[in-house]
Order: sequence, then C-alpha cells, then structure tokens
Amino acid sequence: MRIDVVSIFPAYLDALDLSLAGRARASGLLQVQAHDLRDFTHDRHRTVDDTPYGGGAGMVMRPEPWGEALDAVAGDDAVVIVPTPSGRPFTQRDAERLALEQHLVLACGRYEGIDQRVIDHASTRWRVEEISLGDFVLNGGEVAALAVIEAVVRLLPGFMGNPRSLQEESHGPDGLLEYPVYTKPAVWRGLEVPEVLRSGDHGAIARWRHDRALERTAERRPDLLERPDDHADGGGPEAP
Ligand SMILES: COC(=O)COc1cccc(COC(=O)c2cn[nH]c2)c1
Repeated sequence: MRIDVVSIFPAYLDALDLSLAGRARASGLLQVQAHDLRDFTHDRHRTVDDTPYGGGAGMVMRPEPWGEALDAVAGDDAVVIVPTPSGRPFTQRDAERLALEQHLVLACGRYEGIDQRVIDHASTRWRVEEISLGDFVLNGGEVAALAVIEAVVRLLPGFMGNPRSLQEESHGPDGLLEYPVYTKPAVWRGLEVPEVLRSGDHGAIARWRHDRALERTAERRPDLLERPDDHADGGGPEAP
C-alpha cells in the first residue's frame, strides 16, 4: 500500500516513523510520503489561504495549490481522504475497507476548510471520502490523518504482531465494545482479578467476557445495540 499525505505541516507525519507504520515501512509493504502543500504554490509568500467569499471569520484554503498537489500525488487508483468535522463518521468498517486499497491520499485541511471546488473537481477524477473522526473540531486534518493511517495500517496483513488480537477487539465483528482485561499480579492494591479469569474454565470465561462487553456497550454506547447492521458484520435480521 502507498499512502501520501498533503499538509502545510508535513512534519506532523514524522510521528508515523515511531509507530507501527514505521515497522511496516521497513518491511517494504508500505510506502508513506508527506508532501508540503506550499511546494505547490508559486508566489513569493507561498500563500495557501485567502479570505472567504460571502464573508465570515477565518480563512479558506485556496484551490490552486490543492489542485496541483492532488494532480501530482494522486494516481487513477487513489482514494482521496479528507478529514473534516463535516464528514461522514469514520468507523472500523471503513478502516477495514480502506485497508484493501492500493493507494490512499490524505488531504489535510486547515483554517475554515478547503475551497469546495477542490473536492468537487477531485470527485470527477478520484474516489473522494470526507470523513469525521468525531463531533469535535481540530485545527487541521493532520492529527485525524495519523489516526486514520494507524487504524488502516494495523489491519494490513503481516503488520500486526498477533493477528488473533484483531478479531477480539472493540467494534469487532460482534459490534460490541471490548471487555475489561487483566494481567498479573492477581492482587494489586487490594484489588483482585475476577476469579473466573483464573479458573481455566474457557466456556465460563467466554461467557463472562461477553456479558461484560454487553454491559459496557449498553452503558457507554447504547447506539451500537440499536442498529446492529450499522456496526457489526451481519448482525440482526435485515431491516424490513
Ligand atoms: C473539505 O474538507 C475540509 O475543508 C477540511 O478542513 C478542515 C478544517 C479544519 C479542521 C479540519 C480537520 O478535521 C477535523 O477537525 C475533524 C475531523 N474529524 N473530526 C474533526 C479540516
């Protein structure tokens, strides 16, 4: 897989060298390249933003540099991913789907956003996905891009140390949150590990874990229990 990231702060992506993606890159199965949007400007001040038509606070990212950057970076098979507060919610299902792609281009917006014509024009040439990581606002797409890259890269075959751990994780096939986990010591600050987990009774352990996952999901994410088809693979009967 190849991942290109376009940003006015390309150094943000250096963090990938520290993470799983760093190992994956070493294995040659993944190429990640950050690009400075300002390299696609031609004025002395390398201007990337301007005042918004229609007025309003803040600045908007100019279309010309973005047009040239995407032309230079995105191949025909690329999926252009634009993190934005106004995007569709990004879920584990999306990470799984994107992990099957050959080329991802992350377009990191800043200020009040990127001129809409960039998205409109890009959509005539590539698959473009505007995605949201949550109902909050960052100063730019870089942190979101790091999160999307990590969520995708960890699913690539051969990158995750122990593939089994991919099956039993939150937002996994059963669509529930992860159950609580414990390790040694058996007693820590007077707190004991639940007895069942040390019983060796794997059936009882599986039941206990499912019950805890259900409990936690009902408590923290009741939405995941309402429409199973949105979150789990298959799940309940198809809606009529
Ligand atoms: C068309 O897309 C754009 O214009 C993107 O522009 C911006 C502007 C400001 C901040 C961001 C970064 O995304 C988020 O803040 C975000 C993503 N998920 N939750 C919060 C992106």
